[in-house]
Amino acid sequence: MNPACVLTIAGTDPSGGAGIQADLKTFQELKSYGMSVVTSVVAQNTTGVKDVHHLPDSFIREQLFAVSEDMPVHAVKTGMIANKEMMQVIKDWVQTIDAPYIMDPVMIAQSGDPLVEQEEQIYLKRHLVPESTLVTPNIPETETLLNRRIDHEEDMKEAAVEIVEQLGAGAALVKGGHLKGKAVDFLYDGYQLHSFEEERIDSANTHGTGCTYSAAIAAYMSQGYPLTQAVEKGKHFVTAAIRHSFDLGKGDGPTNHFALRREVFHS
Ligand SMILES: Nc1ncnc2c1ncn2[C@@H]1O[C@H](COP(=O)(O)OP(=O)(O)O)[C@@H](O)[C@H]1O
Ligand SMILES: Cc1ncc(COP(=O)(O)OP(=O)(O)O)c(N)n1
Repeated sequence: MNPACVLTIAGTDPSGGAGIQADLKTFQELKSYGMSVVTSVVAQNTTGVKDVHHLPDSFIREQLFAVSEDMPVHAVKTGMIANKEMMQVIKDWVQTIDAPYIMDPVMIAQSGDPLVEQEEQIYLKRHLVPESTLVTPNIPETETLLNRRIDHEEDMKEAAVEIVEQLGAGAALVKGGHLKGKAVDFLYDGYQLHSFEEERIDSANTHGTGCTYSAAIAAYMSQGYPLTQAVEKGKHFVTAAIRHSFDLGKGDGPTNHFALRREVFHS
């Protein structure tokens, strides 16, 4: 039997913790067939971003159609999309496919380095967010999307509703990793608010958590899981990946994509 096929459209992380590398590891681990379109080649590691090389938008278009004219796409996720030209190409392509679109609105790396300039962030909000089945902002990204501060859980809930009702996303998952206390995320699916809560793990090794989480949701959706269940299972996957994260590199280390396997084997 053929596997479920899932595509990531994102930038690279040669140190393997975030970006396309994290997405593909997640897809593989969750047993979906992973495919990738590179938007930007990023010289980065656990300490930060050194340099970036953006691919021309015409070449991103070529990669997208090379995949979709030949392969099934059962779900797609996007990560780093650095400029308007790329965003337009991706928007046009997304409109040609019939599959859930999970958008991680990547703006800033954990190191604080910007991955998408401010003017382009506004374009993303106006043109790509309305195409998404689900958008997965962290707290700073939610603040940028809504142009106001998000300080506590009530703000997160309101924000999730607003991202759907005012910005036009199909659903919004506002992630609470950047707040204090429990690690709580809120999903608004257009009808209901759902919360997903886990203990906060005392670890600085959280490089690539957002990429891994959205990739896991995309993998589960490619296999036909409904949105809420895909988020619940994705949260379980990312929490295990943080709990068993690796103390690698001189900065904030990467998460462990084998973790769920390990928890299953050791339980
Ligand atoms: N220290 C932590 N312990 C447990 N879960 C965490 C921790 N940090 C982040 N998370 C969870 O990891 C996921 C990614 O969150 P977040 O850090 O907000 O996004 P991003 O990686 O995009 O900045 C969320 O489910 C969040 O609740
Ligand atoms: C190429 C690339 N894409 C995205 C990120 C940001 O990753 P994210 O999962 O949000 O994790 P943090 O780096 O914020 O922990 C990246 N660094 N590089």
